Amino acid sequence: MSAKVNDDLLTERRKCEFNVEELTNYLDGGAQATQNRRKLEDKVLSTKGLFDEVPEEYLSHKEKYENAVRKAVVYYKAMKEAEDPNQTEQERANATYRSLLHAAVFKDNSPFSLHLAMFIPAILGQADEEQKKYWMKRASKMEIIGTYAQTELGHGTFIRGLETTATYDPKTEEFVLHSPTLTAYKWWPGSLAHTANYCVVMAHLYINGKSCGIQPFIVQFRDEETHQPLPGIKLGEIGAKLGFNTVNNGFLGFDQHRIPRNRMLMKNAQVLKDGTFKRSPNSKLTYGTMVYVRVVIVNGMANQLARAVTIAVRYSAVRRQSELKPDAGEPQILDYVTQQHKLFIGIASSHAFTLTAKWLTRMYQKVTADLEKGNLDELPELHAIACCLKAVTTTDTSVLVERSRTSCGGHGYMLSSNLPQIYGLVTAACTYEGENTVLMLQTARSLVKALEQAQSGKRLSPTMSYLSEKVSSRLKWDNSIDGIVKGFRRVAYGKVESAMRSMRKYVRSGLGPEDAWNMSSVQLVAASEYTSISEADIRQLQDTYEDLLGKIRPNAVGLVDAFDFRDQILNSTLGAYDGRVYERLMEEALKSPLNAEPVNQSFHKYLKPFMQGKL
Ligand SMILES: CCCCCCCCCCCCCCCCCCCCC/C=C/C(=O)SCCNC(=O)CCNC(=O)[C@H](O)C(C)(C)COP(=O)(O)OP(=O)(O)OC[C@H]1O[C@@H](n2cnc3c(N)ncnc32)[C@H](O)[C@@H]1OP(=O)(O)O
Ligand SMILES: Cc1cc2nc3c(=O)[nH]c(=O)nc-3n(C[C@H](O)[C@H](O)[C@H](O)COP(=O)(O)OP(=O)(O)OC[C@H]3O[C@@H](n4cnc5c(N)ncnc54)[C@H](O)[C@@H]3O)c2cc1C
Repeated sequence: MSAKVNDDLLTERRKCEFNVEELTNYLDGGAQATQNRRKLEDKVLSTKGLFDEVPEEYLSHKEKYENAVRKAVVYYKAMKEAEDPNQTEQERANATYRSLLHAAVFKDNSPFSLHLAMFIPAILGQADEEQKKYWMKRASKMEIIGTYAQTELGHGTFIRGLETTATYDPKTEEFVLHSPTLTAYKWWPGSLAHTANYCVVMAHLYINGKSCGIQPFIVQFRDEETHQPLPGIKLGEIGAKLGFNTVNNGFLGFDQHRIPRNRMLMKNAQVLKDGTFKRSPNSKLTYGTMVYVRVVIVNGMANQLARAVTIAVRYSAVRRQSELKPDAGEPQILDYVTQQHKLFIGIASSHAFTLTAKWLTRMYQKVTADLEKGNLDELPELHAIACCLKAVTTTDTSVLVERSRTSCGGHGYMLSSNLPQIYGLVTAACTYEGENTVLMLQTARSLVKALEQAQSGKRLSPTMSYLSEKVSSRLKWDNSIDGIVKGFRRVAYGKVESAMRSMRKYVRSGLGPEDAWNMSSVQLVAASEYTSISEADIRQLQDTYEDLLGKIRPNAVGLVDAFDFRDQILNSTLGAYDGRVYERLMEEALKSPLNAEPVNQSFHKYLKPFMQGKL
């Protein structure tokens, strides 16, 4: 018999003014997609051995990792077995696009995530046809487990500064990989420490003493039978982190490690047997895997934010606290407008990021198809947009997930709420795949170039077209959606123009272009990430906004129910569908090993002698 649903949640669900299932179907891409997703989740989550007897918070660092590997094997097999052979690739992608299935199994991410998220995409994007055929067969069947090893102890952002060398030896037709310094050690790659046995290494290629830039190499670093590190390879784990503690991030050093010539991934640039180097049509094609993951991250943020606001909104409907009016009893905290302000932006932002992710994915697919035909025209714009959207969605999601946590008071600080772990997952994305400030400056670089082109009368791409709108500075906007968008475009234009004016002022004062850029970089980041609007309109918009909060209030629980996260995926004492928050908090507390006995051994060993003055 299922547990009784909290009365307040029942009331909330009765109050909802729209059809929740319809919104779920819309988010999934149709009723069939919802059915497929639910069927997949039912199948996988009914697999034995997927869940923890002891909450992993109570395991040691080493036990957490070993337990995660155990679950990763079970999970991967269950996902493979659950695949519906009659489904198209697209239907399969839709079924997983919105599903956070892995989150039901891994609170702190999987030791296999880099294999799926970067090693396979790197092969698909960087290997030539023959290499792709061979390595995809092995990687997709999990005969090998890989990662993506680019960042080094001394360099993460500045790829051209990477120190790992790959020196071509034409006599043996091999590359010699070497880490000349400690700072050249690969440092951070997920799964690298003890899980993976192959990786795509980004290294500085030298032929006959000449630099040929950063190139991708597929490198085996552990024996496939014994899993022992190969000769010339130094390996280890980088230690405990804020989150991602079951991802097994590691370090790897090369000592004159030799690999055959065909291990350089040669889709874009090639090295012939005699050492002839055939340059890539664009050296930045080597950075293609990162562009792909930045696109994936935008959708990932939408889903993680939806998960956090689901937990916080349901909890806010159940939690009653304080007094809004004398003698009226304690209200649901969701009735406080400040609580609505904290949470409803998160609901809206998740939907906005989902729609943005769909748009960006379509743009990525189009540009990638063009690249296959040798058309690189739209690659710079894709790079600029992917940088901006990855940076903005990860920054906003981190802020909104943290706000969801703090809106739940002390219980939001409990690991059993799962909000701290979700924060740990999303805030990492502000750093990985390109640190956000650096990416915003990449976008700013494109905006400044576009404004210069607009000022010289050139046509701009659709996403940059606002820089060529001759809009009067006295633009009056109303509070219609169109008016607000016009306002934002006007201010965004002003931000770019102001940053550019600032740079020109520094150059006129005698600074070089690089110093002028650096001095203007705060404005440049602002031009890429946000816009603000003038005082007079704030008041009007504020009234509209507060009115909107009231309209959303009766539908808040319905809106988060529509994300359709089952309890195992929320993995939260505060966010379960039935709202039995207090019972669940107590159930989880009793799982603490400290509750196994009323008096802990430290009393007899330390406390008692201490309190009796004997220590
Ligand atoms: C599948 C299961 C997964 C489960 C995961 C669950 C986790 C839950 C988390 C929440 C959900 C998220 C879901 C996502 C899933 C993925 C998980 C991944 C886990 C983490 C993995 C992390 C991996 C990494 O971090 S890999 C390393 C990333 N590193 C970087 O990004 C480095 C950043 N630096 C750079 O990109 C470059 O150094 C740059 C661009 C800053 C400068 O490059 P440069 O060579 O020095 O160029 P420059 O001289 O400045 O000239 C710029 C010039 O070049 C053009 N350009 C630059 N880059 C590109 C590009 N990529 N493409 C095209 N063009 C490019 C630029 O436009 C300029 O052109 P011009 O102005 O014309 O000169
Ligand atoms: C959880 C996690 C997982 C990761 N997984 C992987 C992985 O699997 N594979 C991999 O290769 N890497 C991985 N990374 C590494 C990640 O890609 C790097 O941390 C990231 O690229 C930032 O580089 P960095 O750490 O060297 O920071 P730095 O580049 O040293 O940045 C430090 C500070 O300097 C500033 N800065 C740097 N350059 C500039 C500039 N040009 N202009 C203005 N400011 C600048 C930055 O804004 C930042 O504030 C992971 C990182 C994390 C946190």
